[in-house]
Amino acid sequence: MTKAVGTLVLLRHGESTWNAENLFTGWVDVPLSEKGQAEARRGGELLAEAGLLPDVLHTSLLRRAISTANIALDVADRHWIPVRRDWRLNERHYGALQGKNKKQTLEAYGEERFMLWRRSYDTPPPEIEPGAEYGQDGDPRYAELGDELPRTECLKDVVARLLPYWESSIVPDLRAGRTVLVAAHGNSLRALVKHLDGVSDEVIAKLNIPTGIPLRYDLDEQLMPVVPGGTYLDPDAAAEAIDAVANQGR
Ligand SMILES: O=C(O)[C@@H](CO)OP(=O)(O)O
Repeated sequence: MTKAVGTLVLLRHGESTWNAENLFTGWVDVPLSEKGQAEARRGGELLAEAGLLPDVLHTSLLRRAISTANIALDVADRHWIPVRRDWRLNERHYGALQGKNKKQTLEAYGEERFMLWRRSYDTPPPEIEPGAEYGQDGDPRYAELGDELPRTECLKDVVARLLPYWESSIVPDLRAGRTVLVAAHGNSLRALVKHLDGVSDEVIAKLNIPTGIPLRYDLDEQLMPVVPGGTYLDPDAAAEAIDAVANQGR
């Protein structure tokens, strides 16, 4: 018989100001919009209503994920739990597209190239130039990365840089029976879901994660999801929000 380990809860940050402006964001450290803050509060309410109270938090190094977790945990009265943060949970680096408008990019390059850059598994956008306005050169939080600082990433690159953190830091918390909240981003969470559910390279292109709605995964002893795809704490809101993400740029 398989024995359940701790519970994993994935939370994509609430709407950011750049989500609202329809700009490619990636590693640019933009804040939550007011709507995003409200989504984070709702996320916290959903956690509390479900009695799904995190014991530990893992976040990226970006304030939209950090603020979302802080707000949600405050609402759920779990603001005091231990926290670890790591660049490996960051959003996919969007290369030279960072700061560009999605609609204008779609119009300039066409549907096929736009979707290849947004959702193909292994085609990264063009690299960002050294010293570019929306690059991360010289950002102290990435100092230890040195030459490893990404200049662009495809989802395959995100899977490769995320899995070492999953194995070394998140899995031990799950094996200890903890309820683990991972507050991160659309594409870093798509990378994690791909790994957990064994989603193919083709199918992951069509999988989108909504902002601010906790996604619960109960895992068995082999860390396989008991319910494939997990369970959104508000499935109706999730379905609507997933369509909105898929249609960005239009
Ligand atoms: O801009 C980004 O960083 C991401 C997430 O907001 O966008 P997309 O959904 O187009 O990958």
